[in-house]
Amino acid sequence: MNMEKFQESMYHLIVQTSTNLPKDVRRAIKGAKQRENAGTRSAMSLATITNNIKMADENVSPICQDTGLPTFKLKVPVGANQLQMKEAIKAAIAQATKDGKLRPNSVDSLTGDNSGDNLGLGLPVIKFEQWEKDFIDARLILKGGGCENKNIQYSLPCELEGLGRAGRDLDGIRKCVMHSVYQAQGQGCSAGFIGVGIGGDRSSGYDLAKEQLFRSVDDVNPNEELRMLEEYIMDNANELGIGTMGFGGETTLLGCKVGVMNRIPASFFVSVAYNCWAFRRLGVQVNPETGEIKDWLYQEGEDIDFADESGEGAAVAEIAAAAEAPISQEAITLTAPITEEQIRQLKVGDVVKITGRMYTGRDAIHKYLMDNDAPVDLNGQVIYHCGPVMLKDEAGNWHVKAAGPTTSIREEPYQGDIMKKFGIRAVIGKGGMGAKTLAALKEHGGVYLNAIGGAAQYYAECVKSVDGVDLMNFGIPEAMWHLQVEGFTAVVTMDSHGNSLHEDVEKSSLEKLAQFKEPVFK
Ligand SMILES: O=C(O)C[C@H](O)C(=O)O
Ligand code: SF4
Repeated sequence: MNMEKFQESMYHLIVQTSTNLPKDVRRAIKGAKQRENAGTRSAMSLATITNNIKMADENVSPICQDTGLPTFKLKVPVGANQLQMKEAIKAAIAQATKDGKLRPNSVDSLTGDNSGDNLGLGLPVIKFEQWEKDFIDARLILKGGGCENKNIQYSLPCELEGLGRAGRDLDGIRKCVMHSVYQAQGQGCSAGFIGVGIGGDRSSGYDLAKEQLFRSVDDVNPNEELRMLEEYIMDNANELGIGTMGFGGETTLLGCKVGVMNRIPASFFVSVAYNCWAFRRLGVQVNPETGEIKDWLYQEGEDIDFADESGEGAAVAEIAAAAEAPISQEAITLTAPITEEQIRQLKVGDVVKITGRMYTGRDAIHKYLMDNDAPVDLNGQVIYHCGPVMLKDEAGNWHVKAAGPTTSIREEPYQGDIMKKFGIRAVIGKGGMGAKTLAALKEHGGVYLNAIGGAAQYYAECVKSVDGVDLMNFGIPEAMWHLQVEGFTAVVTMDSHGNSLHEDVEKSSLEKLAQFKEPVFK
């Protein structure tokens, strides 16, 4: 095989997967948008999401800044050289990283060092299978960390919150799958897609679940029982009312695919792989002689570019509508340093627009700030839970290529203490935070702002300049970037008066979950 061409083909596959959402996924998102009532927070989020998908197309830039853990699945004719293909894929990954199409995401688990090129022990994941056909089928999924953290595995029988006993039968499986959607809340950037694996052991069960994510969103399960289960879940999971980003709403789930394998008598696992709306998986058929792409997978049907429905103006107008404010009413502008009085005036549902300075800070920074001084004065400042994709130009200046929020709940052990210690007034992230942070917001006078997860192009455009960076030793995603932003829009979802939209949605969705307690499949 022409390995140079094959490498080029793999590079195309990587770039397209990161920047161009497949058509089957677009159709599902379009459907969700049509179901959502205008003026709701979910409709607003979906407008931002579709706008972001369009921007990623146009900019050929990552849909979401978390370009995930690249996982390749290849089916190859007998005799194709897998060792050479592996090397070509690695080279293509390194090149795509250098070009800003992938975030450097490969971190040494012991030292925390970022390899900078997405290579390293065990990464990328590449799985080969041989087959009798005369072409190569190469598929790639870029599954981000926030949704990966919401995967869940059940060992039957078990007791489930809201649903009671889940036994070793189809109805027990049904309960586990319903529960998996509930427990994810908005944190995996709902509305999501789930792959379910029934049976196997802990590792093959998860593999089977992830395998389901390679099925087309609109296929029909050939197994009648599983088809019924998939249909049931799609019909009922949306009743949970978690909605886009956990803001409440009509669509919580965009796809559900279930696979089954045998198990051993003592084990009965139900494994669920949760994927965010930014469901980045594509595939190509490659000619094994020339190494060239013959065809793209998942791309049947009409183009859906959302061009007719989203523009920046539309999304912002809908944000205002979502907050039940008259469209003409301006969102509240915040510029750091922010005073306690300004914060105390904000309440859940308010829309704010930030202009001026904000600092990124995520996992490594929060841990660091617990025991160290901050590299900058954070009094009255805004912290953005974000690990951006950054590129340096020839003059040595940094540019933001993608910059959406990360899941805030990981900072729950630190957030309140850090806000008080440094006088931070606002944190921006997604998915919400817990009781400890809520109490600290009240005591100290702070606010939690929810940005739209995955909308990395939309937010990158709000960043007007990168004015500096600290703690680069933590690597690009984890460093503290000094950003100058304009019109950065987010919704207050936790205020300084003890109110939390996340707490409310969690409570109401648990009540709704309990309505699915009675047996359905006998
Ligand atoms: O790492 C990130 O940037 C985000 C992550 O995928 C998340 O959803 O929290
Ligand atoms: S930020 Fe959201 S959209 Fe992006 S990878 Fe994480 S879960 Fe997916």
